[in-house]
Amino acid sequence: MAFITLDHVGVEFPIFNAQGRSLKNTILSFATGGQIEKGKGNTVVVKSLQDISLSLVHGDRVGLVGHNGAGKTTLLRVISGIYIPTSGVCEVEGRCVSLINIHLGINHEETGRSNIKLRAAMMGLKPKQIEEKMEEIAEFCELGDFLDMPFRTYSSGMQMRLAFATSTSIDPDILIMDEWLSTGDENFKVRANERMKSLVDKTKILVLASHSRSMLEQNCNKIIWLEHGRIKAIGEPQPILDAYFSH
Ligand SMILES: Nc1ncnc2c1ncn2[C@@H]1O[C@H](COP(=O)(O)OP(=O)(O)OP(=O)(O)O)[C@@H](O)[C@H]1O
Repeated sequence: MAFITLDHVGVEFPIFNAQGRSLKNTILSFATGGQIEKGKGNTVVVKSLQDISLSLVHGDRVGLVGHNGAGKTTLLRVISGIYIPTSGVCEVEGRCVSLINIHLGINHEETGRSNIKLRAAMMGLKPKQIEEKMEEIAEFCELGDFLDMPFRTYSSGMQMRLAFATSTSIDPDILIMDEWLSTGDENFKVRANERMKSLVDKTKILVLASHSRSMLEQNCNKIIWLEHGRIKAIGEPQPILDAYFSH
């Protein structure tokens, strides 16, 4: 079973060295960002998410849209368990895998092979499961003997191949993404796209933040439009995408 339920969730960040200057920015940068308010004493509070209530179930493919700073990444982080809401309740059932930072767990001094194990362990795989997946991941990376060299000797494209192949080797119930991952040279990009598609097909709930209309149309059956940390609209993709991309 997989579900995500948020009940009046809010996320606030107290800022201790911003003070009055940030308050002026509230008026200046109206189109972007969360809400900035005066906190206790000399602090300023950034309200990244306010009063978010939603319920996602098996089969939901959700696209998050909103201007820069609207709260998309913060919401993905709350669902992934990286941020605890400062108010309200977030309940998530099912194995949740986040592709927000595919380099998490990577150690630059270790070999590629050790890093596959480290990254897979970070994603919650047990040693036996990692062993079972090792050859498939190694094959997908096409790094050959470099797999036994330290990660720091890799080019950035090679580093990406290893992190991508490992991060997409799992079968999650819930998949969290900040933009569609497609990476590497042309040949790898085609294979990466195919791998992403089959991963998305297998997952029970997808939550994808994206600024790309075509990406959202291709992958989502529900859209959440965030504005200044609040839900402005939630529902069928076409009317919401039309409204968002034309306003
Ligand atoms: N660690 C933090 N400390 C203080 N404020 C933060 C922090 N993280 C996010 N914010 C604020 O929360 C608000 C929402 O940020 P978030 O990164 O969730 O936006 P976003 O919709 O993902 O934007 P983008 O499209 O630019 O990636 C912004 O106003 C941002 O300044």
